[in-house]
Amino acid sequence: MSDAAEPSLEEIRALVGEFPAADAEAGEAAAERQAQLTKPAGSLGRLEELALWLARWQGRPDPSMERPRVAVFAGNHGIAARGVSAYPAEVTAQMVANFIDGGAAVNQLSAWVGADLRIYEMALDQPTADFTQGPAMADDDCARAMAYGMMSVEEGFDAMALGEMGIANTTSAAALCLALFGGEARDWVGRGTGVDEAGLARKVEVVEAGLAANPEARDEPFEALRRLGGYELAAITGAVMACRLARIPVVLDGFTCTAAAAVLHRLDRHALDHCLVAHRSVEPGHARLLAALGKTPLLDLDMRLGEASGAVLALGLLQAACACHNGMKTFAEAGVSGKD
Ligand SMILES: Cc1cc2ncn([C@H]3O[C@H](COP(=O)(O)O)[C@@H](O)[C@H]3O)c2cc1C
Ligand SMILES: O=C(O)c1cccnc1
Repeated sequence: MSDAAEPSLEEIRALVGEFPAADAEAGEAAAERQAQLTKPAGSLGRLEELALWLARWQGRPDPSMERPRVAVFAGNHGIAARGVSAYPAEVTAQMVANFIDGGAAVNQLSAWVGADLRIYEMALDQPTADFTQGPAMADDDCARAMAYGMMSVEEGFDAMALGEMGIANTTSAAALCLALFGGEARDWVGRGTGVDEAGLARKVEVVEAGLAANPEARDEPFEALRRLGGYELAAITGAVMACRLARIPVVLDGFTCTAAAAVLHRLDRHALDHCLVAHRSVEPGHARLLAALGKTPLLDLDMRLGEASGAVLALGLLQAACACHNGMKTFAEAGVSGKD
């Protein structure tokens, strides 16, 4: 029997079967209010959808975005030694120090939306194993990383923006997507932090070698995560799960973060109904991944940073959606004539 404090991968996987549905009643009440607000029906476009989506997952007709949370998970990757990033592996820990010091993009964006930013550093001095040689993580290490991500989710906030920091993790995300959704390595690989042509070719080779060394990754989504993912990716998968269990709406960031969440979509195609994708990353695999998930991103700003930057921007849009939904007057309240 496993230690109660340390669930096994199987025990974590079983939680997917317990995912609650959204609160349809709260959604209907919100839709009823929205139909009465002083605007032509549908004229706020996706802001209207966002307000209803928040209402359904928060289980209240008047959705709130007063207390947004941002969680950035950081981990190191064995494959960083294979020349797949434009930057050295030590940048992961250096950027974590920068996050704590308030000097990164995600700090400025979080302050701008008034979000509570939390940084979760995951054994940065112990990178995952090089997945071209075998599994990136042992079963219990992957389970522990997922549980760590789950534990980052407490009650007391309105929505969760997720992101990552980990040099070489766009290669890990590409390998994960190849295992989950098929195709060719080159379909999922991009320039990440800005590798040149030779770097791009190395990324394709590393992804192909990763799948060759881990054929079992294609058999089961959690195996794909364990064999080709990383600690910060497993933590994101866990955080997405815990948010679903608590019915907390989630905003996913770019390619890497979406890839970590996609593991759950392969287990249950409704598993990410409580998630929206903030933006379309420049990383070319992201558009393909979004198509596979059936998700339309909110923004397309040519961003390719990671560290939850796009997700935090989208929190601002959720706040705007709530402000309109809760603050606007109805036609009756404002004395505005309705449709002829
Ligand atoms: C200074 C700096 C800040 C970052 N913030 C996020 N990333 C992003 O880049 C990394 C992934 O790209 P690749 O796979 O090419 O290494 C991740 O750490 C990601 O979050 C950064 C990268 C750098 C260099
Ligand atoms: O889209 C992403 O997640 C991304 C792209 C480049 C570098 N880091 C992350």
